[in-house]
Order: sequence, then structure tokens, then C-alpha cells
Amino acid sequence: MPQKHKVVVTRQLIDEAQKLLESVPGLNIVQWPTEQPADRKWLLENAKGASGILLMLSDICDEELIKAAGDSLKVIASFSVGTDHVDRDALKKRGIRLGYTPTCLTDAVADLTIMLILMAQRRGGEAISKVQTGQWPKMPWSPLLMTGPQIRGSTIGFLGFGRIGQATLKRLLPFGISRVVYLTSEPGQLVKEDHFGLIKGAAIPIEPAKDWEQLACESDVLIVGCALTRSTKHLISTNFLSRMKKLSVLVNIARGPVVDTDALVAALDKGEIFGAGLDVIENEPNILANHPILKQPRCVLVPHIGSATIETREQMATESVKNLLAGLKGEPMVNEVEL
Ligand SMILES: O=CC(=O)O
Repeated sequence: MPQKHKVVVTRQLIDEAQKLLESVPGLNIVQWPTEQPADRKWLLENAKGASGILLMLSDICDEELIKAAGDSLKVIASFSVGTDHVDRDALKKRGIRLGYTPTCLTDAVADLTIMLILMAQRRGGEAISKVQTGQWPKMPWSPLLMTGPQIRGSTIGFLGFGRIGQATLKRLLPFGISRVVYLTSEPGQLVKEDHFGLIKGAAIPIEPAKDWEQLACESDVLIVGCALTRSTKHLISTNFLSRMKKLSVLVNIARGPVVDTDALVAALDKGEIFGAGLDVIENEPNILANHPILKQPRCVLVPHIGSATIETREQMATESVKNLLAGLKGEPMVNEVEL
């Protein structure tokens, strides 16, 4: 890289990725010094004159940030698979490239999806809480104690059926599920990519839903794994939830706003669905301790830890640095968003 490039990095990175970044000659690295989210004011001030910005999903990349950086900006490298925090149009019109990390986190998120399905069906949160709050002695073993629906024989519904959904399916097949129905941005159409060679010639039916109503009515387990866009915001609404089966569970590993939280609380209160397992929620992480969703015994909520394995976070960090450097040099990225 002939001239000195300023790069802004909004977090300290895991060892290997940090070393890779620091090993590049001629880089002026401006880095937020802690593990906590970067302060917005700091980011706007330091973006000025940057050629590249490596940021997290909690950092909003909008017109304000892009303008603050100015004409030197060539690349945004996002440490995430989701890019709803990035204004793609603002990048596109300026020819700024966008890197992301969609492949290395697939297994970790699919593993967590399985955990949430089982927690929701088998009442994991409620069961642990009963033991921890000393209620077990008052509820001795009985045939119907803490029973929930069984995964064997379930119809699994996928809202969004990309890499993570298909990796989840791979894990679900040995449980003896009976059928899959999925909805993508093209209702009724077969998915374009069969990422793990599972769909063609599968032993169980794997079918595209013609619309969201079909997905709602037929799923025993509904997995939300789609991107957050204008058309998916609050797609899981009062109307959607009211069409779901009483013994069904909802799992969200995508983005909080795809599910209308108030509608979910109401559906759980009315027993319209059996339970929920959430890795994400609207307005995270600023959920108030007295929020009604936290009082739902049948809802398990974990703090957006889908990709949180040590191995995956190391890979995401390294891949983000590689994308940043490729963007500066005008070379192919590990993974680039087509804007
Ligand atoms: O939600 C996590 C991500 O987008 O990486």
C-alpha cells in the first residue's frame, strides 16, 4: 500500500486479528480502546479522513458517519453477518465497498438455534428457574410435570432459509422431524442455493411456502432467520401469531424487530403459541428489567450470543481485518456484500 491509510476500528480485536492489522506497514490505526461499544461521538470525530472503518453491528453506519469520513472512505468492514446497521444505498452511490462475515459463524448460530428450540419446547428456562428459586420441593415428579411438545415428527418452518437455516436443518434431521416448509423473499419459489446438498433428494418433504399464512399455520417450530428489512419488520405480528398452532414454538436468531414483541407477549399470555426462544429482541440490549417479556415463563431470552463461540469470534475478527485490507488494496474480499 503506497500511501498511508487511516483506518478506524471500533473495538479491540482478538489476538490474531489484532496482530494481522498491526503487521500491515503504512497503516494509521485509530482504535477504540476497550471491549465496550465505541462512543458515537468518538467515531464521528475520528472517522474524518479514514480510508476504511471496521465496525460492529452495534455501530450505525449511516450518511452521518460516511460524510464524517469524507471522500477518502473506500471500505466498511462489518464484524457481522447482518448488515441492517449499514445504509447500503449511501455506500453504493459513493462506490464504497462493504465486507461482512456470513460464512464463519454459520455453525455457531445453527448450534444455538437448536438450543433455543429445545429450551422452548422443553420449557428449559422455566425448569431452571423453578430449581434455582427453591420451588422444586413443592413440585415432586409427576407424569405431566413440565411436559412440552416433542421435536420428533415436527414440521419445521423457516422464515428465511439461507446458510444458517440450512445448517440448522442439517442438525434437525437426525431428531426425526417430518417436514420442512420455508419462506424466502420469493414466496413459493425454491431456494436458489442448496448450501449443504440437503434439499435436493432429501428424505423428508422440504417445500417453499406460498405465503406467510401457510408458514404460520403449518409450523410446529418456526425459526426466524431472515434479514431485517422494511418488509420483514414486525412480520411476526399479532395476525401471524394468531394463526400459529397452540403447541408451536417461535425461535428468533435473526434481528429483534422482525418479531413484534408486544404481540409475542400477548400471544404467550393467551396461549396462542406454546413458547419462544429468542437470541435477539427489539431495542436490545436496552431491555428494562420489568419488561413483560422477561416475566413470560415460556420465553427464553439470551443476549444475542448466536455466534459467540471462541473459535467463531476469532474467525470473524480475522475475516473482518482481511476484508478491510482487501478494500483498501482494491482486492477481492473474503466476503463482500453486493450493493
Ligand atoms: O447477529 C449477528 C451478526 O449479524 O453477526
